[in-house]
Amino acid sequence: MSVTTIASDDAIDIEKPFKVKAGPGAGKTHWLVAHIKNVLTNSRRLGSYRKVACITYTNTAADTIISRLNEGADRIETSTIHSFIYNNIIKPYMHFIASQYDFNVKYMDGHDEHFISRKYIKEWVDAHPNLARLSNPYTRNQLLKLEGNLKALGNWLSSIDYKFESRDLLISADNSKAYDIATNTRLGKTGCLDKLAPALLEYKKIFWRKGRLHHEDILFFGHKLITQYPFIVTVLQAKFPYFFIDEFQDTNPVQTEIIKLIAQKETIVGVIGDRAQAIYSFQGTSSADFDRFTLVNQQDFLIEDNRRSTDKIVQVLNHLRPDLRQKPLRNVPGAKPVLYVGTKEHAFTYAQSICGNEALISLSRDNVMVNAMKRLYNAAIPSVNLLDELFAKDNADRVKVVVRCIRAVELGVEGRYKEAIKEMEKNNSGISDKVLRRKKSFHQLSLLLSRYSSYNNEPLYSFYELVKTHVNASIPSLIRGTIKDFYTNNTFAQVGLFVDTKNDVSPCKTIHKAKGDEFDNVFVTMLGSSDVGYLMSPDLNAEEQRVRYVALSRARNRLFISVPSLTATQEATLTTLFDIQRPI
Ligand SMILES: Nc1ncnc2c1ncn2[C@@H]1O[C@H](COP(=O)(O)OP(=O)(O)OP(=O)(O)O)[C@@H](O)[C@H]1O
Repeated sequence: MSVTTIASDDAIDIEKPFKVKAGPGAGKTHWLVAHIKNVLTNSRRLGSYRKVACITYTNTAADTIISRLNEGADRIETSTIHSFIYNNIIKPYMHFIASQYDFNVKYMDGHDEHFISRKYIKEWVDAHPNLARLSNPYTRNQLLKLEGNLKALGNWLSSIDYKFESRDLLISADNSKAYDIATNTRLGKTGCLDKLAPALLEYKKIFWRKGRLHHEDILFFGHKLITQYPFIVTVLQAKFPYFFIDEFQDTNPVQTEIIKLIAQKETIVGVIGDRAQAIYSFQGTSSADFDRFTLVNQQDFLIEDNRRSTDKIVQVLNHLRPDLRQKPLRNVPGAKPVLYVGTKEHAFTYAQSICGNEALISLSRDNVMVNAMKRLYNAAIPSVNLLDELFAKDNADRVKVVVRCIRAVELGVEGRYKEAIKEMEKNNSGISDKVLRRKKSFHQLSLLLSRYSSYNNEPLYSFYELVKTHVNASIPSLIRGTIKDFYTNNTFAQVGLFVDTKNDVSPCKTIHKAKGDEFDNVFVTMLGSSDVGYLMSPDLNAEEQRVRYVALSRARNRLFISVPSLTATQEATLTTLFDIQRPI
């Protein structure tokens, strides 16, 4: 198959399906926006009502594309795949299959994350077809009354997902998640999980009877609808003569199946991505899927440029990636990236001293490291993740309501009112009238925000009292014990530091959250000796290496990597690419 090399300004034939491969900072998003403008100007197939669909990985990416389009934004539908399927497949057609799945269409209103509810777990276990087969140490009472078992069961149920097998979607839960960290309880496979697994769909139906959809249900129902009712695909093809997908390397097999159906006729499908930046294999994505994806008459393109990083940073990226030699188009030599050998604390102080007043963004592999890094920026931040501790210790029904209120307040304080009200609405999901629910949520949020100064630096208990009085009187009372101590010993502000709304603006992010973004100065902690191994013997077939590659490729001007140690041989090899520093 021939691949044509293009620049991020080059136009292509708008009436042929395409796949654009390009490395980090190549200008893929820039190219896509230009291509959409080209379609809007030159297409003869759009007419007055038809639109261009553009699928992005996050809502922020969708907003970026809209803002860069200037004109014609009303002619394109830019959204995540979940929102696209919800708006174009589920909302209009869910009633076709609703009774098959006990789904109450009347109460359907968007999609949400999966929150554990003890009430629903009990309801499910009590109606379970294998209830009579449950035996010691996993009898009904042992499962529902022993705290560790119940939490482990809840964790298992919140891992429910759908897997593609023999062209059908099957429901399953991840057995490794049937664990409660606080009590070190793990549920047995044969004695418990294998008996419960056959009725996972029944658990989902408890939510579906209330019209509630979780994010993962969107792909499930989307797929069911278009395979049972092929005319839906015809309608989509008629509505969207062009269908483009950015960051296609992280598209999971269900989405690919849906996209292939749409591409069968009429609609021109185009995908853009980079196999070396596929970092979501836990969602069923495989980096090889991007290479394998082909459509009839597909044109293949490659962009070799890197418009983001300095020459010295691109040199490191090229070393990590023998399959693609990027050309640094900025033509800024820049300083050699720093490889700091020592503790992350020393490395960070060094990086800050070089960056002076410029922002330095820290990218970490996991949330534990994000929190450790937050403490380097601000020593007042508690050393343990208080939100995790609260979830582990507290009653599930209470913590759910309190944390939603904390998150809604934090969003409100950041001025993100729409998201704040949406968060608050989750606490009022029992109100089926949407207008009433929104109104009530708005009033509750306004009240909590108006009293912010009265609880922000006070024990979380003050906030809990407000929530119990004004949001939900039925949450269990806090009387005594370790959980009461938690609420009195930690302030609202301390716990609020750990809610994930702050990820967007915080200088400490996980690498996964930073995907698609770019920053002038980047600090990456690599703690294990295997991390240095990644630099020495790159192999981007390994997902962990790809994750590090994504991190390093976010940097525009300066890059700092902290490693605990380096052997003389490693140093001799890496010194050509890096400025190796140690504590003086
Ligand atoms: N044709 C262009 N002219 C000027 N600047 C450009 C051009 N194309 C891209 N850029 C700039 O280069 C940088 C990288 O572009 P972009 O974010 O689109 O890359 P990407 O390929 O999507 O990167 P990644 O895969 O790493 O997320 C951005 O700062 C963008 O504004």
